[in-house]
Amino acid sequence: MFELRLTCPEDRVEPITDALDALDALSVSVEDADADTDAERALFGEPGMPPPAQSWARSRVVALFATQVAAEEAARLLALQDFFEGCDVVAIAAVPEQDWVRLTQSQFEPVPVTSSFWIVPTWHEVPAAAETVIRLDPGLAFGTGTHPTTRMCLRWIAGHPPKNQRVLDYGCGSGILAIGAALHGAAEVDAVDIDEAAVGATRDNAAANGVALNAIGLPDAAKGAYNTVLANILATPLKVLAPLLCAHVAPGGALVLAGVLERQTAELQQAYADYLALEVADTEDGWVLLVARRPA
Ligand SMILES: C[S@@+](CC[C@H](N)C(=O)[O-])C[C@H]1O[C@@H](n2cnc3c(N)ncnc32)[C@H](O)[C@@H]1O
Repeated sequence: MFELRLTCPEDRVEPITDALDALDALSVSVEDADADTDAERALFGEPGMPPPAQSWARSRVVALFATQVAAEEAARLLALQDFFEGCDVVAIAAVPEQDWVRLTQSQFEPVPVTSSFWIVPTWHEVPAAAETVIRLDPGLAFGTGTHPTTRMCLRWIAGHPPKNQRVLDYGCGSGILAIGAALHGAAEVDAVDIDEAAVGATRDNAAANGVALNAIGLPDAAKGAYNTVLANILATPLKVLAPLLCAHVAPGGALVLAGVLERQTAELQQAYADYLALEVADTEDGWVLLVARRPA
């Protein structure tokens, strides 16, 4: 692989990247040419600030080509264009071979939920302290245990093992909560999501963990009353789903909600007030876990 590196002013970034795409670059990325200097400029749109620009005053464009000839030809053709004015070719260089799989894997370590309940990537050895283990790889669907909302739900499951219960994981993502509930003794676990990719990932992850889930599917696969209903989504959909989720909670059962920021607690409590009284059961990194129990 060969990299063609260019610098160009902000107003040239779009025609340059379009042209590189048209010249069959395998990938094109844009970086701040002034990164790590006093001239570095953040592009994130902060609340109350103007929307972020698409590129930097001085942008570095890096295009990847399969061969040196292709990279050189692209540089030559670009240099002939009017819109190349103000741009410079910095280098054409071979990209060192990397073991990308190993590099990616090295970023994901086992995650402890409690001292004995761990989420462990399949390529990683199980830590000695781990008695209950979910084997899970980062994949297409959300939920690999690296997010505080997932960890809080799993911590709740570990602290309130759903032994012999019927459990619903609503918005299952990777299926991590459903698998966690099954590993903690649930008798029957249903996992549903609006995203087909999540449904597929849940099916695969349950099988990989040797866990038999009951129904795995789109939201209408959730049927009847459950002793525990888990939903780690986000505040806005959770508000809309209030009547539906509460209707699935059996007498004496628990509703466990995550994906809610601390400052959204009151609005969620208000949205659920007609059905169930939500209380803050846990907090982590500005997120809250809200739990309500239906009277028996
Ligand atoms: C934040 S992820 C949580 C995944 C996993 N349960 C966890 O705790 O890590 C939210 C999931 O909810 C799903 N979702 C969002 N809105 C939904 C809805 N209205 N009904 C069902 N699932 C929904 C998304 O597709 C996504 O997979």
